[in-house]
Amino acid sequence: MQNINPTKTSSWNALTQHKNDNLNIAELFKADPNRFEKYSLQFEDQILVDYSKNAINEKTLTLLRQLAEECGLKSAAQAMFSGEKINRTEDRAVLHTALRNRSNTPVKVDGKDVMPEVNAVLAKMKEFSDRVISGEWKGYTGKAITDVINIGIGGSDLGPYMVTEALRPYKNHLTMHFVSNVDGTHIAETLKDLNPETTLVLVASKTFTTQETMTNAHTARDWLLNSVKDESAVAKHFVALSTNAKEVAKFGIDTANMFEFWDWVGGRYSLWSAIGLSIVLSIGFENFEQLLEGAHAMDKHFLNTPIEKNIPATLALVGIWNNNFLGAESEAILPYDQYMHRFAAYFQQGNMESNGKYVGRDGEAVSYQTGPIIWGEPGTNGQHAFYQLIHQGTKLIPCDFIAPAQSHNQVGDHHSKLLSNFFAQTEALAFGKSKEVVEQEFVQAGRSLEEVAEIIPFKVFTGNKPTNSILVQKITPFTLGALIAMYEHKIFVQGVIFNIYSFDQWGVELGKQLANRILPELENNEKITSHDSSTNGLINQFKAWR
Ligand SMILES: O=P(O)(O)OC[C@H]1O[C@@H](O)[C@H](O)[C@@H](O)[C@@H]1O
Repeated sequence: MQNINPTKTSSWNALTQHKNDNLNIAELFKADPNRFEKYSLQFEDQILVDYSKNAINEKTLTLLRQLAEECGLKSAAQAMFSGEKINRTEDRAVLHTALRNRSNTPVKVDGKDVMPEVNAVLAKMKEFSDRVISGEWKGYTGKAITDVINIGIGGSDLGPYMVTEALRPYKNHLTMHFVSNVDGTHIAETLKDLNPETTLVLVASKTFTTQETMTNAHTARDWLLNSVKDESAVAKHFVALSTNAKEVAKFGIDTANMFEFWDWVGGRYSLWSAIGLSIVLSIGFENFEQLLEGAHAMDKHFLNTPIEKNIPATLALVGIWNNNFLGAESEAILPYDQYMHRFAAYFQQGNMESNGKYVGRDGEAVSYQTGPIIWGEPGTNGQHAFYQLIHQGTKLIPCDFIAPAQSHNQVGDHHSKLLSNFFAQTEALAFGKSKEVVEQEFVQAGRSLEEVAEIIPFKVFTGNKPTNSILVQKITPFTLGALIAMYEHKIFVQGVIFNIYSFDQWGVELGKQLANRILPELENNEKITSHDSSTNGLINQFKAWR
């Protein structure tokens, strides 16, 4: 990938000037009755992306598209899809798109087509999951599996957990559990109510060396062996999802029970790989295939659609406008769908681990903002908690509102109520409430303006808060796959423009290194003096209190 400092492009300069036009969303709507038609896009008649409630006009979009071109977006996308080693600092290709390449066209890494291996692992996942779901796969004492625990963390947890929750309406009789935290409480609480004879454990770890995952996996193994007291039981109750066959064998899992993936799959992009086995076990292989189909359809859209109609690219560019020119520091993802309650957490890793970088592709510190802080919760809960600050705080927080038109649970008028909130919030954020309207409301309520003068300022909403509305016909495996891929590509586009390496994560290493140094210091009762005074003080107090 090229090394292009975005701030040195003519479009960046022009955008900096253009910022002084101080666009106002309400005024933009007043001036153009066709704004919605102009600034909304549809995907396969199933997803509507309305980005009209942003402070943008034709000039903004033209300049942003020019920026993408000047930063080499097209060739960067080609490079990723064709298996070039765009993850330079780890010398790896980035091919989560090959995992869902339903067209099965060859994708080469170092001259070798990866598709036969991808298809072979998918076939193995199908065969295994069919046997577990049907009850043909028996545990050590001959009983069918009732519960599945996925032990993993980060990308080996967040994706599978988010998707199995989002697709709960499609799930079968197996009960899924996800254990990630090394805090013993997580595994202890999970194992408490489970029967080892009917439990299957998936140890999900790309590297198979992650401290949290290996610790939890050993605890689960001890739990099984305490109950059945025969090492050979492990083969019936443990499988591994990993790239590291050597470590899997060392742990004692037969490599026949290993579902493989490859170093060109980033952890936070791995739910499409063997890491998705918990998804397959939860909703069946055909539904998992639909998830892959949806993502593949979005991949094709991203790769082949001109930038003017390209959904991930458009979301990325509008995001850059808010982040780099209007000064927003964070972005909220707000699903109006209870099943999608982990969607924001999933893209917190997806985005922040990808684009939370301060070194550019030239090895120098950048002089501009890179990835935003991502946060969010399901919508109406958020309304009664943190929306106050979005509406009336001093920070600019662009929000993505996501909602399905059809609910999986048609309970009374719940869905109309939910969606009325979804529509109302973006309207309120964009248009606000002026002083005049506040006064009018008081007058209509029979109050005199003198009497209420003091409280009027507190009731004014300035509006002009940017939002995207993403309306999905229904959350199905296909549309969910497309939505996830849409955000993945948005992150990719932003990383290209930020001129950073989006697919490494060196920033997580230092903490791990120091924890490994501290761990042996906690194993005795000696006073610690090897750190700064704060760290020494904390460790010593911990030792005194434990
Ligand atoms: O799958 P593994 O190797 O256990 O890694 C889990 C997570 O480990 C973290 O350290 C990485 O930052 C994540 O990207 C990764 O997903």
